[in-house]
Amino acid sequence: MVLILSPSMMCAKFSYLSSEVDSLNKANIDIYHMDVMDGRYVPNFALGPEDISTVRKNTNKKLDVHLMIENPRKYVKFFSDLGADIIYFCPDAEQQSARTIDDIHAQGKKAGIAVNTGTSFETVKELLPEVDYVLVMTVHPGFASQPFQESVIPKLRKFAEEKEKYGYILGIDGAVSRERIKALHKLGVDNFVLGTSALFGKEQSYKEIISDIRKEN
Ligand SMILES: O=C(CO)[C@H](O)[C@H](O)COP(=O)(O)O
Repeated sequence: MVLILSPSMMCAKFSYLSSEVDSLNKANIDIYHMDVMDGRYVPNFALGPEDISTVRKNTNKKLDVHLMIENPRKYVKFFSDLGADIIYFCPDAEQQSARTIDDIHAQGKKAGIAVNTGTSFETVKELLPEVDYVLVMTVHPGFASQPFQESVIPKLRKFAEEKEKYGYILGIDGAVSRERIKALHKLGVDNFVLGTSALFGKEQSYKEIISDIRKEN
């Protein structure tokens, strides 16, 4: 089964962003995960256009933007022009979710939905035939280093069961440790967003960690 490893760049060292990207390129990661927070939809601010451009300039790998912002549809072209390959938005932040997916596809990009801890499988089910990626939040969105929300596991199982039927790539984001990757990859999760729990701020190098995770799975 496919294993996609996506570093959460809000956890990288910002004074050295280009060299962080260089190390992560060499560590053979798959997708750069860029959290965009507006201080309204979530109570925090994170990654802006300059950060996204810096990462884009320093890699040919895929880059996603995870829009934790109000009215995401308004900004599809903006983030598309910055070089995002995949655009995730939160359906509960947008009244026009189906149109937002169409807009993302019209830009030639892959569309993803981020399913927050308080959003049920049933609420977003109708969007599943249209999306390329589903990202289930395993922490409340907004901050790194929070506790894993075990209560999302039954919902995650439902997304895993429907994955083949609709053809989306299933990911999780938040408190993703190496132990959880092992358990949840077996459950059907393809894409793991790696923040402080598995990748950043560790003694081992990025290259060693990524290589170990691939061996362990
Ligand atoms: O989306 C996020 C927060 O909303 C971060 O990507 C994620 O939490 C980072 O990982 P960790 O929890 O392991 O620090």
